[in-house]
Amino acid sequence: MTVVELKDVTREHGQVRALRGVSLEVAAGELVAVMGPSGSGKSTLLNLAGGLDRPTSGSVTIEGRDLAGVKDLAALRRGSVGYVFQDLNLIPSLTAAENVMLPRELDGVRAGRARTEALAVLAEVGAEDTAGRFPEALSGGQRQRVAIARALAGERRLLLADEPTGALDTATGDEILHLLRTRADAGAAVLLVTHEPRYAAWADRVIYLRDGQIAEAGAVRLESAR
Ligand SMILES: Nc1ncnc2c1ncn2[C@@H]1O[C@H](COP(=O)(O)OP(=O)(O)OP(=O)(O)O)[C@@H](O)[C@H]1O
Repeated sequence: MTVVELKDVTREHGQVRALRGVSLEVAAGELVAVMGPSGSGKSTLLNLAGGLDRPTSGSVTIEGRDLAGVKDLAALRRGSVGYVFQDLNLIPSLTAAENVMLPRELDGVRAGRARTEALAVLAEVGAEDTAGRFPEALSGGQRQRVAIARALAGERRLLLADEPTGALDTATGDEILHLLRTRADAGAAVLLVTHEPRYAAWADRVIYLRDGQIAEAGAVRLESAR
């Protein structure tokens, strides 16, 4: 089942064509890695796939709904899409657990249930001891885990991760990839932007962007890398 589909998508910023005629489908259970040089359009692709941005032309469909016809993109995103951003975006005045709870509460989930979910997902990512602490008191790796937990809370059927391993050491980066892989195996569609072939090796497919176009796409599954 296709979770997200981009059809002939172009995104222009003034004279800059960040994406040109990109078509891509990601199915439930699939982890797709997006690679390519700096400025090739990877973040633009991710933002469009998650409804954070709208295409200049072409269409984006999430779970069968063409985003062009969706008025409340924020509600659709909160319901279906989990993001892990490069800059994490944790709210400094909220504890780790509260950061994880926030999108769920915005979605109408009661605080008690949102907290229970948050604690469960923090445990899943190995960050249960961060629950009551504020972001500034956490290490980079812990913050990354909290951001991942926030993206995983609830039933996100589409996960978008932009360099989620950031500057993490290899062991922590591997754990993060393992979490994303596990979610894909459990039925989520996952799009992962990475510069690291090591992490792309966890994907079912890799697409390479160059100058806003898909230059090459291929299956991986380098079992030996796992
Ligand atoms: N809001 C914007 N206004 C103008 N140009 C933009 C904007 N966002 C992206 N661009 C341009 O679009 C192109 C693609 O940018 P994008 O951030 O998608 O690349 P990227 O592959 O994610 O790069 P990196 O690996 O450095 O994060 C670049 O030339 C960038 O300068």
